[in-house]
Amino acid sequence: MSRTLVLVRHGQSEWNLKNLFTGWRDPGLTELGHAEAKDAGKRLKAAGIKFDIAFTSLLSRAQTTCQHILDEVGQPDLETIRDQALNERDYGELAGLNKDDARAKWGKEQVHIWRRSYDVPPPGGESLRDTGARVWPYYMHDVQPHVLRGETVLIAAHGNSLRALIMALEGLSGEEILEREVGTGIPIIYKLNADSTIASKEVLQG
Ligand SMILES: O=C(O)[C@H](O)COP(=O)(O)O
Repeated sequence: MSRTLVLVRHGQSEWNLKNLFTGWRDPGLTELGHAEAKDAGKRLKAAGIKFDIAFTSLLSRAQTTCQHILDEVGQPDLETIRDQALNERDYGELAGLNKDDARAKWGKEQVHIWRRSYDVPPPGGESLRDTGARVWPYYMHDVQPHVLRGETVLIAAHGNSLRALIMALEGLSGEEILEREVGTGIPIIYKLNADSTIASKEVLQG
């Protein structure tokens, strides 16, 4: 029984490069981002992974990353479900702003709280808790049944939607998840037990 869940954060986006808050805005990948996504696929191929189904968000940086991975593992036409529930955390009024400009306007500490606290949302946006409140039910209802059926499942998504998912999967506290950064294009492979607890976790670093 495979019961394998692979999480990959999209490769570097144009706005990651420009140091802009992104959230639900939809910039594409940079050249490096495309390369990171392809690399993730190559590493998964080298690890012998074949997927049964893929899930991604409605945002193009995650969708392109997903497609690069599927191309690299030789499954370009695999069934892929796209859902808004996997979108990045909504950054509200911060979306499109330069992170340094935001620090100059609101202060370093306030911006850090908006970026890395668990339950303080940025103006008009979502906290990590809010993001988890849509990611986790979606995972439980739409994704986990595939994994528990013994399938190998890919989720290509975003830094904060994946952090929210990892928090719930690993049973981390709000404080513990704040320490976790999810690297772009670095696959995290979980094997689950039949009772949905984690049997193993492997991070495919470059
Ligand atoms: O939405 C964004 O700007 C990034 O994907 C994540 O931003 P963060 O590092 O500020 O959480």
